[in-house]
Amino acid sequence: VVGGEVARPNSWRWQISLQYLSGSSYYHTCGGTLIRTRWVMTAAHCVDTQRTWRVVLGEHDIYTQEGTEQYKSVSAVHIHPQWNSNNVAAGYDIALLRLSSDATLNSYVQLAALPPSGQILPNNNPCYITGWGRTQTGGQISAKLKQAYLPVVDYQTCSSSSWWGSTVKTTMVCAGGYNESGCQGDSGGPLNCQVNGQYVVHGVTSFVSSLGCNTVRKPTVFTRVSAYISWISGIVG
Ligand SMILES: C[C@H](NC(=O)[C@H](CCCC[NH3+])NC(=O)C(F)(F)F)C(=O)Nc1ccc(C(F)(F)F)cc1
Repeated sequence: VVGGEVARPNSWRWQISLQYLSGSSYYHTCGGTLIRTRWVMTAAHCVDTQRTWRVVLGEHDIYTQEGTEQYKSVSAVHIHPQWNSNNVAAGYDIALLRLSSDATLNSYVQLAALPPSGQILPNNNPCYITGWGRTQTGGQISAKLKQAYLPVVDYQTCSSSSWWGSTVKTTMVCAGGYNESGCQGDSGGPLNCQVNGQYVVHGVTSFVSSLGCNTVRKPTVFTRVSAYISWISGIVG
């Protein structure tokens, strides 16, 4: 996350860290959202390589044990059947991870609320991106979970020629601040939007400009969760 601030610990209790095994250590690679006690939603581009994954729940500082963490291995990876790793602009950048055992819900770990199928948020709807991704273009990932205020940029604006043009589809959500954005390592994490006073996860962090994370008129682009509710329900029940 470029801009914004370090989140109050465990204030985004459905946020997870997706980590892969390399040698004898696990490394953060993407974010994700706990949607059932046994299911995590993330981006397809995070898991389209064969790796040994683990999901960390109740995480704040990825480099220290704070006693609130739950570590889960992943028993199955369900990537959207229409995902094409050579074409993030086509969309379908969504995947579901089945955990090897149920998460324990507590004051550090909770389930996210998902939107009703088809719901489209208005321009400027308040949202926050959260993640451990780079804090500057080309910079380091963040040790502590960060958040940044990223209001919705509606499709009409986001798909206009000086913005993302036809790269952005109606199955995506754009959200951007002036200097705030997602960045590498935030992929797969939630876009947390306020709807009737409740936080609802409306986006899965998908892409930013290859010119830089907080490029002007290239807001962060998210998979629109409300476009995939039937696919999600078909898998998680
Ligand atoms: C460096 C930048 N990385 C990204 O945007 C990666 C996803 C990359 C998926 C494709 N391998 N996502 C992120 O960094 C995220 F944290 F913001 F989600 C990037 O490649 N952006 C990008 C690539 C292609 C296209 C386009 F669709 F236009 F071809 C748009 C943006």
